Amino acid sequence: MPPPDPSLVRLLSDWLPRQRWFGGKDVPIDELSIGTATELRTGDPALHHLVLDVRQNGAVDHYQLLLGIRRALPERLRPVEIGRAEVEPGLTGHVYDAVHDPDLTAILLDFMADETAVGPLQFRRAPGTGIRTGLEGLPASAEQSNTSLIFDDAYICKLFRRLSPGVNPDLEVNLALSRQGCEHIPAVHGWIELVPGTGDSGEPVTLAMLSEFLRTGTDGWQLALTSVRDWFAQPTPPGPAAEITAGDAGAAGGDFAAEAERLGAATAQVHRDLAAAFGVTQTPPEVLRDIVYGMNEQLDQVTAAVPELRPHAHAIREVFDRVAADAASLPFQRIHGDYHLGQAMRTDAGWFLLDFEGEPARDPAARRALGHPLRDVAGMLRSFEYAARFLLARDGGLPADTAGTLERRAQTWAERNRTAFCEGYAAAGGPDPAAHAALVRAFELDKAVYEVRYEARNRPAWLPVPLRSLARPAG
Ligand SMILES: Nc1ncnc2c1ncn2[C@@H]1O[C@H](COP(=O)(O)OP(=O)(O)O)[C@@H](O)[C@H]1O
Ligand SMILES: O=P(O)(O)O[C@H]1O[C@H](CO)[C@@H](O[C@H]2O[C@H](CO)[C@@H](O)[C@H](O)[C@H]2O)[C@H](O)[C@H]1O
Repeated sequence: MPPPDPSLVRLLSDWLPRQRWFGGKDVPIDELSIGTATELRTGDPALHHLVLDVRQNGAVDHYQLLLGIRRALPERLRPVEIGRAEVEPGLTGHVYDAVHDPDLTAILLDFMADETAVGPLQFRRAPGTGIRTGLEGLPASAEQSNTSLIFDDAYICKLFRRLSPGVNPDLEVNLALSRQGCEHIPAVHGWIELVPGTGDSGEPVTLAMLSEFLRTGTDGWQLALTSVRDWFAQPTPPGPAAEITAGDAGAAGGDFAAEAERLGAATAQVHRDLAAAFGVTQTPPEVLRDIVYGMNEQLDQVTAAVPELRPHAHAIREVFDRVAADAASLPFQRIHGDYHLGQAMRTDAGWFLLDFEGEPARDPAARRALGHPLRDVAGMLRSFEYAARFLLARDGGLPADTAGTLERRAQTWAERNRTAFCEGYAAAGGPDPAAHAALVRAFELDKAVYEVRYEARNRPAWLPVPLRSLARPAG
């Protein structure tokens, strides 16, 4: 690619903060430059891969972009135009976000199938797999922190937008689990990496991962919400109790407990495979004390930022401190790290787990850090609370005449599914959550504090969901 036209850099500086996946929206961009530019296709349309170096608050983040260039832009690509720039001396063209152009995204599959290398970009095919080519790839409609291209319901290619050094944990974990023969992850077919130049230290940086598309899959959050809606819509039975109970739930339409139990079992099997792939370390008690120290630190930060948390802070700290006082040696291993119902898909072949990147806001070392598997269990338990309560908390709550009944129903639904998940997890060989109740409770509260900050920043209308759970810190 010729030296970047300054007008292109200006266009990108204006366009980038408007992208859903751009992580630094709340801070002004001090400087944007093009770190690497690789021409993947010449001609019209042309395809360039760019890594943008974005300086904000003294730190530089790297984002990747597929840039399409056309002399004339078809109507269908107008909405994704970035602008007009001089792409070659004397030649001005339309530049646009090429993930929306199937003529160009098809090239990614071709190159992975052939294991092509172009400049610093290396396209890889996973050992022992084939890749079908000639498929149309368009972005999934889901709002996500990355961009996923779906190729004719055969593959899904996740482009990691913000790049971190080395192999991305999602690829690292999926490849390792595949080698263990894990049945609960989609097959990996290929990936794209950026090989650092001679003189640059470090491993190749993962740019994208190509996986089997789970065409019969529905995400766990949607399934759970459907069940909650059915549960809320049950008629009140006659009789002295005048309320449905957990005992009636098996007969209720859309009961989720059997699915929750199977999800628990799948989670334990994935934990077992993660332990086999990456090993288990018996940590001394100080490690748990350090973790509790981190929980208290997060609690201080979130309490300072979100005043609604203040009335609950003392009781939460007591739960954390009890765990620190009883700290014991524990087995730590690689875990999912950001586990909730939206990270699991139910298919005809059972539950599949997705997105092993860890919490996106954390640094790469923290995302790879070993943890206790019950932290993932606690994440999913929080998710059952969320599914049960989110319909109640929406739109400022419910009319007083139905609020009490639905509150009780929400609680029954959450209890039933949390218990089923834990039973499925323990029966499939995971550490029994019931035998580690204090630790699970502390992990849950820590996650709920994190959620308070997440909701205050991103979805203030949802803030009552985690706050309600924190009103009962002992569980
Ligand atoms: N292999 C797959 N098959 C079908 N859909 C998938 C697959 N992987 C991801 N998805 C869909 O894409 C969504 C986002 O995927 P995820 O890996 O969590 O991306 P992100 O890290 O950007 O949040 C998932 O919630 C799911 O709906
Ligand atoms: O974007 P990620 O999936 O990595 O995770 C972030 O966003 C999640 C919401 O999309 C958020 O999860 C919280 O809301 C879920 C319902 O939307 C609920 O099932 C989870 O239990 C709850 O934590 C997650 O915390 C955040 O990191």
